[in-house]
Amino acid sequence: MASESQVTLTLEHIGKRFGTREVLRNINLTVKPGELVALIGASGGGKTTLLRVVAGLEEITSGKLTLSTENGQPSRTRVVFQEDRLLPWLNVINNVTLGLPKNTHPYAYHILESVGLAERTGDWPSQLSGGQRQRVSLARALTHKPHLLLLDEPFGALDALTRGEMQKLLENLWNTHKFTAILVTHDIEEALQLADRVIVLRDGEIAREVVVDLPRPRKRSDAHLWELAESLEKDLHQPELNLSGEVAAS
Ligand SMILES: Nc1ncnc2c1ncn2[C@@H]1O[C@H](COP(=O)(O)OP(=O)(O)OP(=O)(O)O)[C@@H](O)[C@H]1O
Repeated sequence: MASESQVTLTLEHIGKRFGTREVLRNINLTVKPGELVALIGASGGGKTTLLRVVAGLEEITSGKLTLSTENGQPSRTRVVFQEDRLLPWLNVINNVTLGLPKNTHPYAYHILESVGLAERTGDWPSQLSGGQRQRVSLARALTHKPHLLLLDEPFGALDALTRGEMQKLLENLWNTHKFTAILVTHDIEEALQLADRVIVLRDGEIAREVVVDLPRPRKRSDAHLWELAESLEKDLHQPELNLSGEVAAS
């Protein structure tokens, strides 16, 4: 079941300071309805801050942020974090439906089925594996029928095998529900597997945008994917340049 209406996110000249520290600078970005954009970049580059700004969890210092739905309805945004943030005293179904009216429960069961947890709805979070808990987090977000889903390294704490399974699951859910998404990740391969566009954030600025124009599901062995991965890898590990263009001494 797709969201009833899709959303466009527009960021214009967004700036964010924490005290005197400038963390985001002149961010200009439009995310189209149904687009999946990955944000990558070195640690401290501002990825989480940008996601929090979009989620409305941080105020911007300058610029303009617009979220507009096709039918003018208020947009719904949900965030999935690296840690699952489930309430340990609620079972799976109650975690997923927390704050939602009773009549949404059948939909919640449907979503839990689609993330492979139909048999685990009565379990406590402590009875689940890390991957299963992240499935619950995804289900909880999707039960709210978000127009915009923000994912902050959602699979970062999982082992490689589980991470691969979760990436496939996210892709399937995105295909089914057609939400717009921003995925923060440290994993270039993950970004290239899933995203329509990869944005490199460096020192609070957009350093590069790469359109990943490859059919899905993408093959890890695809030569073009490897080329993109190599070039993004170089981007991420590029030493800082000083103003004269020389490599700064470390
Ligand atoms: N609440 C805050 N107060 C002060 N500084 C902050 C705050 N939140 C983030 N910062 C600073 O903003 C900068 C960007 O942090 P952010 O978490 O957005 O980076 P990131 O790219 O997500 O990093 P990582 O990949 O390590 O998660 C860092 O220098 C960080 O110390």
